Amino acid sequence: MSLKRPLPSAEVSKARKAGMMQDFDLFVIGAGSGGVRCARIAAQNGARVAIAERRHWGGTCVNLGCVPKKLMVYAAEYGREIADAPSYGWDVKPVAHDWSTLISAKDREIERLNRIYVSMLEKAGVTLFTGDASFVDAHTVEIGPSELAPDASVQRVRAKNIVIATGSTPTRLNIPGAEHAIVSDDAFHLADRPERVAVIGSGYIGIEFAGIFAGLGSKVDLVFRQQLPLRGFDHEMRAHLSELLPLNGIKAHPGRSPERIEKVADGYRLHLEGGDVIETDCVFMATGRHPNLAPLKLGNAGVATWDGRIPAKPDDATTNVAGIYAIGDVTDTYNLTPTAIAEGHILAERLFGEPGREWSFATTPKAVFFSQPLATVGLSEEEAVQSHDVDIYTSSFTPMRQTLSGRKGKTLMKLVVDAKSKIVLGAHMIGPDAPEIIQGLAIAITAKLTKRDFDRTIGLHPTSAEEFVTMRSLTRHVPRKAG
Ligand SMILES: Cc1cc2nc3c(=O)[nH]c(=O)nc-3n(C[C@H](O)[C@H](O)[C@H](O)COP(=O)(O)OP(=O)(O)OC[C@H]3O[C@@H](n4cnc5c(N)ncnc54)[C@H](O)[C@@H]3O)c2cc1C
Ligand SMILES: NC(=O)c1ccc[n+]([C@@H]2O[C@H](COP(=O)([O-])OP(=O)(O)OC[C@H]3O[C@@H](n4cnc5c(N)ncnc54)[C@H](O)[C@@H]3O)[C@@H](O)[C@H]2O)c1
Repeated sequence: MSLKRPLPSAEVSKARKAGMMQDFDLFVIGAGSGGVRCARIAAQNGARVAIAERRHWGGTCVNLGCVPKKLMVYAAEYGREIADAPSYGWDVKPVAHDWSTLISAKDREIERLNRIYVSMLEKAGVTLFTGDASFVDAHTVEIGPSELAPDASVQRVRAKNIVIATGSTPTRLNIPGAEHAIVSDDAFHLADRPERVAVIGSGYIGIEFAGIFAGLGSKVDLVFRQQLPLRGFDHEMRAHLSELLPLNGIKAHPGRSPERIEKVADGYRLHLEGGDVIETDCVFMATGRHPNLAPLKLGNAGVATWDGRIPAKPDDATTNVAGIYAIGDVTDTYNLTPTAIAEGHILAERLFGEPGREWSFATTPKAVFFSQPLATVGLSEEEAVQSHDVDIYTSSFTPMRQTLSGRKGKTLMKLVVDAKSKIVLGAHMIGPDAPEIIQGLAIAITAKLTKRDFDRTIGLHPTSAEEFVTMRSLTRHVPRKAG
């Protein structure tokens, strides 16, 4: 269906005056990365669109995720640069970090972004509802009071199409004393920086916040169940990251599980299974996220869930109920901002615009913004050998920036190549600027370029990135895994 009409804002305000504001072509629940994009593109294609948000316009990424996290990563980076500056001739007087300055500067920036999101939606002609949305039936949504609008009166709207874009929320471990722990939502608003932090979990959030707190001067313990951090990433990269943890002031406790948290006079004790105890000022649970489903009353609309999520495909978004769609973290598939945005965009164009835009989810690049960041695109070596004979090329070196300062921690780069076709299946890097470099390489991997294409590309000197086009010697050949 294609709805090509002028922007509906004038029409909407006329309808609102007449008290008949109840019908929309599209109603989006949740104004995060996916929901905002979906609503905006649908409205720009002439659909009558409304969106509900209960907590913060712009969603997790803007308010409690990517953006404030990256600002805090920058804050930690400045500390390291100041420490290294004397080796480049700077006479640096003793410096101290002021946590409250960082938090208020970050909050001002987030407020600015909130306003931009609201005005972007309004300019596109989207009707905004502030409150908690839930299903009355498959085409009716009720919006009631919420954290952001505690006094809002209950309203009902009808819509031909409804998109569930309600995101996810941190998962707390069910251990005694769990109420003493913080999760990532809290970490952005702590009154003071804890001197000692014990982080549980070595996924994205655990590693990123371990790097942030250590970089700002906290003593950090990192407790994780496996032998290596970052389950799911390339094994060689995980092993290298593991070596970088102590060099960045982080004490790793691999192969350990938390048992209970005890409050004591000067902080907390994190008891580990097997008997060890970590004394700390703050226990930070970075133990995954789960989709926001509970208040939606999905049963009223008959929407099926599976394992706590709505099983919808990224490039399709359909649920078991016609006219109801799900995008972003609520589907628990990629759980990244650019993929939520792509899912919202595809859906809006399919419903109201020109469908057919192609997006390559399989080559979604990923980055962990650690002190020495890790970034990756395509297949890990372990994934590739399931179906290919592979050639592995690696390069490990001290980045030039660290030569004068003597700062420890090598950069590691890796290409995973299909031995037969020479197509580069995966590119991985740990080291300064890895996310910026891998974003460029994601185009090459998406375009299925070959190792020959990499080899005939002339380097840009002196950079770390040029190593990706000068890896001439094969590190090893790995045959396809039998079976
Ligand atoms: C600490 C942290 C760091 C991250 N860093 C990165 C990063 O660097 N790069 C990256 O790509 N991704 C990152 N992510 C992941 C990224 O933030 C999410 O994948 C992305 O925000 C998902 O978008 P979404 O639209 O699905 O949901 P969200 O952005 O979570 O939006 C959902 C919105 O729905 C609202 N809502 C929920 N229920 C209702 C309801 N019943 N009624 C009305 N409104 C409702 C919520 O309040 C929320 O605003 C990070 C996440 C966290 C927690
Ligand atoms: N840079 C980025 O793109 C970025 C940054 C932050 C978050 N995110 C997104 O947010 C999602 C959530 O991040 P996350 O780090 O919380 O989740 P995650 O799934 O990446 O890591 C969860 C960690 O918690 C551990 N854990 C889970 N249950 C446990 C238990 N019972 N006991 C002990 N440990 C347990 C896991 O072993 C793992 O180490 C990520 O999957 C990612 O998609 C992305």
